[in-house]
Amino acid sequence: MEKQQVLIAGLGLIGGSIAKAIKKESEHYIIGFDISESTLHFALNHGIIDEASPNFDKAALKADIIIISAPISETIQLISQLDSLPFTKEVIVSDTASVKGSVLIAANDLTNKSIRFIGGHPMAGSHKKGIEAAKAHLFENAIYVLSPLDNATEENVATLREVLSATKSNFVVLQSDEHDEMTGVISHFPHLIASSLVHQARKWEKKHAFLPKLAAGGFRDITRIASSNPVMWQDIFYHNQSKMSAMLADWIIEMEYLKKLLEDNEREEVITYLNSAKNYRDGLNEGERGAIPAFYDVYVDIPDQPGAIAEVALILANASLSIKNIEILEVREGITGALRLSFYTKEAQVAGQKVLKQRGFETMIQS
Ligand SMILES: NC(=O)c1ccc[n+]([C@@H]2O[C@H](COP(=O)([O-])OP(=O)(O)OC[C@H]3O[C@@H](n4cnc5c(N)ncnc54)[C@H](O)[C@@H]3O)[C@@H](O)[C@H]2O)c1
Ligand SMILES: O=C(O)C(=O)C[C@]1(C(=O)O)C=C[C@@H](O)C=C1
Repeated sequence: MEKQQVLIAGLGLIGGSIAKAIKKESEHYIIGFDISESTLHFALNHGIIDEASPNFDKAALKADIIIISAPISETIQLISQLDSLPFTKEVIVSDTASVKGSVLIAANDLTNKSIRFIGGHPMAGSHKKGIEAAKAHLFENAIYVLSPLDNATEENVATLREVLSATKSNFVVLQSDEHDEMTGVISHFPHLIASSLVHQARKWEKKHAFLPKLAAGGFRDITRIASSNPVMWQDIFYHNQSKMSAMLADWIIEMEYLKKLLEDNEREEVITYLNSAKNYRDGLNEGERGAIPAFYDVYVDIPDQPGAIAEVALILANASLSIKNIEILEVREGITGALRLSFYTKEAQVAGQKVLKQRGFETMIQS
């Protein structure tokens, strides 16, 4: 394929990761735009982009492909801004927003005949934000949803896929409404519940000051995503408001049902309820999760390369550090994205992080 000029507008976690992947895997020329000057400098200085443009319109006019990866409301604004630009050739425009309905409505309103719009959403991410958290391997094996408008031809979709193939994700085409309903159920709504569980724990901490110390594997697993970017998530809830509201109503009915089962001591019914949830969850192919609660954890980011886990294990073994449990997190089917290593002692945890850092691994200990 011919070398494409790709503009990435919004170089945070997602835009930065896409830029890194394209840069690593292809010869395409990447122009970066971001309202944050420091982000633009970082991207240029770290070779994540080939050119930093302080002007969205000028950069857009040079591009063959524009990928907008800003927060959803800003994405909509940037899409509308494209309408008045005097393009001299066809331009493929895509985005990465977590909600597709309002983005595609904005794109559908465009009258500029040069624009071919293909909505996009890579179904992977993290609780971090900003360019410094961007990774070339973030989307490996993840689902990447594409939602082309009628003005985009099959050839346009193929061109975009070719450029995005650097992310090594698996493309699926979905209508915006089905996308927003499915991501509502599987991504947006769980986030709301995770945050509400944290609030519940905080309320009860007033009565039992020791309560947070008891937060072991279960609470930590189910609330990890509550540490994500609140501004981004508010934007997601706002743009998927009607679906979220319907899901909340449904959930309240479900909770009333559970409350009644417990109050009526329906022990068999509760087993049936838990069993059917277990069977469904076990069938999600997420790899077996360790049963041991993890108290002294180190999170390690690793690329999807054969031997990556073995390398981590070997580094620790050479430093005479025993691992109590090793768990693959943020898993897309078949990918090793992040590991949670559990150690027996605080000393081992600190030593483990140090030795892995020395060997170039990005690590984190959650406080
Ligand atoms: N974080 C995730 O897990 C995830 C996953 C998939 C998709 N998304 C979607 O991708 C988009 C970006 O999310 P992110 O996690 O990268 O956020 P982020 O906060 O890490 O990055 C957003 C970037 O956009 C820039 N920006 C803000 N307004 C802008 C504007 N008007 N013009 C140009 N740049 C602007 C910011 O300076 C920042 O660098 C969002 O729409 C989000 O819904 C997020
Ligand atoms: O891994 C995480 O932290 C995420 O929340 C990623 C996640 C998700 O729910 O799976 C969040 C929002 C995006 O739109 C896509 C992916």
